[in-house]
Amino acid sequence: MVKCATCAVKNKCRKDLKCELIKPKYGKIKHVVGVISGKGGVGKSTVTGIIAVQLRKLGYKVGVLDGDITGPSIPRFFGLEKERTGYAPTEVKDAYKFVPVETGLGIKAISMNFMLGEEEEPLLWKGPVLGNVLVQLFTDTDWGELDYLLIDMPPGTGDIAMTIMEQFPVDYLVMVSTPQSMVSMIVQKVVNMAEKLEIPVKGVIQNMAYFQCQGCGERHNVFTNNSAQSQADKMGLKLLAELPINPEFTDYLEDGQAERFAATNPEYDVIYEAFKTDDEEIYARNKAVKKKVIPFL
Ligand SMILES: Nc1ncnc2c1ncn2[C@@H]1O[C@H](COP(=O)(O)OP(=O)(O)OP(=O)(O)O)[C@@H](O)[C@H]1O
Repeated sequence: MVKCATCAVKNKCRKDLKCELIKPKYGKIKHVVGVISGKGGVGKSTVTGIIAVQLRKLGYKVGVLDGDITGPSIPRFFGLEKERTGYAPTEVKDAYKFVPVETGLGIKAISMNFMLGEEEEPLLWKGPVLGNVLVQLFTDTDWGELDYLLIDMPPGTGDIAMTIMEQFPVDYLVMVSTPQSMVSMIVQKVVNMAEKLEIPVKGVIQNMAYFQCQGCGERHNVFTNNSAQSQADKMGLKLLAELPINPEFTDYLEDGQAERFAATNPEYDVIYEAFKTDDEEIYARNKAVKKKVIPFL
């Protein structure tokens, strides 16, 4: 179905152009999953990394596209901040493809920070340019064969999130939140946006939902005494997992060992369980909807 109602260029519609979602030029991707939050700092990039690790543990071939172009965190999660993207020739003269950086577990990652001289260098680009760059990172990377490509999306409902939701072949979104009604309200905006753009939402992961005391062993809520389940119910989303706030995680992250920590810490088995069964229902629905949009102009 052509999403003309929400198309950014509907007034300049060019009937001669075929409306369709973008595709990777090099390689095959079975499923594209967007990981998104409404608000910044709730742990979306961290959760993207943890999902990637758990999908890898399930035996899938996994890639991660760091879609948070101006605030990329994926290289740090995987301890790859010193790595740089390679370039390989293509069949077309003078055209090159990006070679993703591989993590310890063999996850293929691509991020704008792999292309900068220094990781602190800011990108002084505006929305449309950022959107084009993101499209190019997706289409021009040599992904090989992937079962899942996770996109770490920028927070909120701005330009880049719109570009991803309208033009990328996203199978479904995973919401990341913290159990606070202030955050849930903003996440709800993203849920409503997804609904308008006809993208299914698999459910919500409540990050930093509790703290497990190492002294008494008890689990304490961090933000609220309302359960993560009741917050998820309010948003009308399936609760996929609750994750603890864990200071040890930050230590591992700062040592470049977050991937290993996420792979070996039983706290993250809940994510493994949540992604164990494939989302046949969602994929079947997407096939039926046959999404199409105006290509990026
Ligand atoms: N469950 C957790 N336990 C401990 N620290 C965490 C947890 N989740 C996230 N953090 C830390 O919180 C900080 C913010 O996390 P992260 O970068 O994943 O957030 P984000 O939602 O992607 O932020 P933004 O969208 O604003 O870039 C990071 O330093 C991360 O290490």
